[in-house]
Amino acid sequence: MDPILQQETALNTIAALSMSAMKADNNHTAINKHVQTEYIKGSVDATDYQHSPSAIRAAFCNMPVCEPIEISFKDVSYCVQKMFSKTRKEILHKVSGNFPSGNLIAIMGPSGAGKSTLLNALSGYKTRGVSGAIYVNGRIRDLNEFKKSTCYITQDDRLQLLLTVYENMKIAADLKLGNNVSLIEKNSRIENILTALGLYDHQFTITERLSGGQKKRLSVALELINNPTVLWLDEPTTGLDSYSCTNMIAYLKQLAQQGRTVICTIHQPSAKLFEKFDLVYILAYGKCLYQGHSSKLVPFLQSVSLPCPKFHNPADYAIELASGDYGMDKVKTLSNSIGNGECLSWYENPNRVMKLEQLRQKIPISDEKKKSDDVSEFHKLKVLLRRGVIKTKRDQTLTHLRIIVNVLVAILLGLLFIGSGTDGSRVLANYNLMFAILIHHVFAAMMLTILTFPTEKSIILKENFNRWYSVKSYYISTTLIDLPVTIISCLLFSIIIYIMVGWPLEADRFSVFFVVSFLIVFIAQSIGLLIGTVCNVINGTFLGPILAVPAMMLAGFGVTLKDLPPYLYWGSYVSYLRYGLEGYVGALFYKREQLKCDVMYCHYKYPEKFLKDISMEADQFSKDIYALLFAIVILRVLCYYLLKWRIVLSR
Ligand SMILES: Nc1ncnc2c1ncn2[C@@H]1O[C@H](COP(=O)(O)OP(=O)(O)OP(=O)(O)O)[C@@H](O)[C@H]1O
Repeated sequence: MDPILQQETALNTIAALSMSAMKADNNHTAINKHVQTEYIKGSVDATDYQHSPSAIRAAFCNMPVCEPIEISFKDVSYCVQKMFSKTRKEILHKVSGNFPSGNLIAIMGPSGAGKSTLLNALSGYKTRGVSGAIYVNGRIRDLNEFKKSTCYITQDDRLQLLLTVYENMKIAADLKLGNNVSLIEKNSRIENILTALGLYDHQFTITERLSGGQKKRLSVALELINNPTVLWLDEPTTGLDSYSCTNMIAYLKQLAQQGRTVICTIHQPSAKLFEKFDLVYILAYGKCLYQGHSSKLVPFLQSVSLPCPKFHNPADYAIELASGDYGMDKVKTLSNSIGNGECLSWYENPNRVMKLEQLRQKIPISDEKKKSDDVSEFHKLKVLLRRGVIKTKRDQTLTHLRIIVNVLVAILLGLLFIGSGTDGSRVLANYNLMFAILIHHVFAAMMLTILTFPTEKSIILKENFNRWYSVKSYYISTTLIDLPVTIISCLLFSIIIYIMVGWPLEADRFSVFFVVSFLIVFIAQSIGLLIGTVCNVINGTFLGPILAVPAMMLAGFGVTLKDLPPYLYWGSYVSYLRYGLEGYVGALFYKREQLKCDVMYCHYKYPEKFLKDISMEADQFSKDIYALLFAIVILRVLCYYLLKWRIVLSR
């Protein structure tokens, strides 16, 4: 027989044997056999083979036992304001339900059914527009308190891509656990979690280079570090192959079996995945169509005279019914039969589902509120600065490219204007150069921020919701962390251009030139941050340059200050570029001696005459610097409040 064919037959035999073993064995053994099969087939990375349920169990055995949290909700609705209309759209229609602790719960339904909306409403990720009652252990949810025990894992992986897996875990541990937990304990938790989730052998891999499934696992791993009791996961299996999906659900199941409440949205699970869920909550058109154990879905459908066809995946059939494939009347029948989530008869043990009063009695308030948030914001700031330093060192765009671009542009401009700094016939050319420098500083700094900040913003939304840090700590760290690179790139630019153009080698003049350049860069970054906070990348890329144009025109370039129409003169005081240009002119032309003139006539041989012609008071540079500093303070404070407002608005 052909050796390749022979090998394939052997592998198929092993696969077939393992598949039959899976049917016979219990769930855990089945998963292990399945993993073995995949491993033999070679479709799995050898290092991934180690995630067995026992590894998952071991990972959390040394963590404090979770306080069980049961979530119930009644008549929950979610409304949004329609765009360009005063009417509101109801997305969830008074749904009820009960999510007991120690269960792996799937919120299922066709696309647009409202799964993510329900997950967001129950987790507190969205609060505006949510109505109805949400209970935690029988008491009305106190969101701040509740968030201490929960974590939310978004559908898209919002990770720090420039950090290694271990660095990401260490930063998460330092932010969430602070100094209350020893380094040994933190490292032990990290090691256990990474081993359990099959990431141990990838711990020194840069996150950017991980596969989709590994990134998803890392998203989960980061949130497990402080041992949350409730996990909310928005589509944790989307984009994963069947092997990774099985693994992901197996991890989640193990986490649930240790007493956690694990709730995830899922599109259309395979029959094998579907049976792993302890509780299934099916939604369609914002209404509940089924709530109960996965094994009881078929009897439920039978009971409402909608029997699942033989050899049909019940999950698929339920989704087909929910999508309205068999008629909208069926959707209504299902929703009415389950009381829009009020009926608990299809739970595995309906009698064990506790009433709100029973829950309140079982879990007293004092026990419930024992998790305290005692990591100081100062400590978090230090950790964020550490993270910022690592990122800055590795960031090819914000650090390396920025410095290189500054050096190259300085050389290019220097070559264009070489030796013109002392030439009486090239004073106007010097003025143009100053303007070119300003434009370079503004666009380079502003556009980089506009293009990169929106991605960072989505990470902040997740990390801030999961209580990693406050907006204030993040904001201070991001402001401080950028300073060294800004100073280095600006200093290199200033030195190169100053020497090449041949401006007077006097410390005072160079210092003012550099300080003005630095302040302009800082202002441009702040404007970029402001635009990036409010807009997405497309709108920001459009708005940024457009908003810079009036500032240029009102700075006294093109139209000199004395030619500005009186009704627009106020604009020159608002334009930060005016202060920049005035600062440059002052630094480079104020009290200069007569310039050399190698041609017959040099109109601006005496720089004072030039200053008079452009109506600039060149002895004002201290005022210019104060004006620029004032603009920075205003913009930075505004940015901070806008960022806070944006976060509140997104909830
Ligand atoms: N802010 C909003 N404004 C208008 N409509 C919205 C808004 N948010 C959600 N919707 C609508 O609500 C419905 C439910 O959205 P949701 O994202 O919860 O669906 P889903 O079941 O998670 O879908 P998918 O599986 O495709 O992610 C969709 O029709 C969506 O268009």
